[in-house]
Amino acid sequence: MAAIELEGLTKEYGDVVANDSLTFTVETGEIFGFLGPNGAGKTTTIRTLLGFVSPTAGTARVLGRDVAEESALLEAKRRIGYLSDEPGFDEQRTGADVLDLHAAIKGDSRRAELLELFDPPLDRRVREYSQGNARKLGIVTAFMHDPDLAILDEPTNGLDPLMRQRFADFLRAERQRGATVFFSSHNLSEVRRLCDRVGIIREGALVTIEPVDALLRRSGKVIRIRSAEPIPTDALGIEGVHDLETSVADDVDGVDPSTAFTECLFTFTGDINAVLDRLGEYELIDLSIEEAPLEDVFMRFYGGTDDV
Ligand SMILES: Nc1ncnc2c1ncn2[C@@H]1O[C@H](COP(=O)(O)OP(=O)(O)OP(=O)(O)O)[C@@H](O)[C@H]1O
Repeated sequence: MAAIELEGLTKEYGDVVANDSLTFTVETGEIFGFLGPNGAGKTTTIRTLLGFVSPTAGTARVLGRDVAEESALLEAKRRIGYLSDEPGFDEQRTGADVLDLHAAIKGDSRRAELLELFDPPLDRRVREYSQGNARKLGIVTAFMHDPDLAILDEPTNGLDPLMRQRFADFLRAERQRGATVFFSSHNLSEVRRLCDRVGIIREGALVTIEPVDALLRRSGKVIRIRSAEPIPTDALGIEGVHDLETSVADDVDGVDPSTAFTECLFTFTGDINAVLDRLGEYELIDLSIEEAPLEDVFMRFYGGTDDV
């Protein structure tokens, strides 16, 4: 059974289409990253999955239960851990009070284990908490009842690098024991390290869903070349060359930079042999081939071009 199923999920706020006919599935046991720029509609989807927002059209199911059916959703929520982007804890209460309150509703079999990993100052009032400590308290409340499915809205916001690492290790261990994690994020390196699959949303609509590996493969390589002799720019008229930048080194005379280069940089999505064949006849000083930064990939999706 899929952990989350969306079918044509749509939410309109007046003229704003926050979610535009979203259809996708999150499989049991995977870590699924839900990405998109500010205002793309991530929180709206997440809040719909928890029953806080009613869809304008379409359906959503969590752990097999339709979110529109109140009692069924309530039952499913016992097995769901939720971390909101704005936890909204009672500021007058201490961290310990907050945990007791959550424990009374859904249980706390893993409280001690989680407090060893994430250690918010429990005897202080929440209003004195830093953003990072509030996040840590939120993580403990989200996982202490041992959920099968975790739905997390930008869970690492405010966490320092050590805590981010610890949280990433924790999520991997959760996956290992069969739990499903659905989380929204802006943090691309985190997504690369953690997720099995990624869904990208822009202006309410799904742009792509695919395994992280496939996304990186499709995004191509960044190639840099330095040559000992001028290379005609036409030589790089090869399918799959994008964003070509060329220049002529200062110590090379008599070369027209509009038709030739001695240094170049481009993103390449074609067959690498075609580049090597074409450049084989020139004397190169240096050649580097690197994975395209995930940031560039997302900029293309976010930026609205289809050139991916
Ligand atoms: N209660 C609401 N009333 C009116 N418009 C809303 C409401 N909630 C969200 N929106 C609008 O819906 C769109 C999607 O917002 P949402 O918060 O889901 O995006 P997001 O991807 O979570 O953004 P961020 O990354 O900034 O948190 C935005 O244009 C937002 O202004």
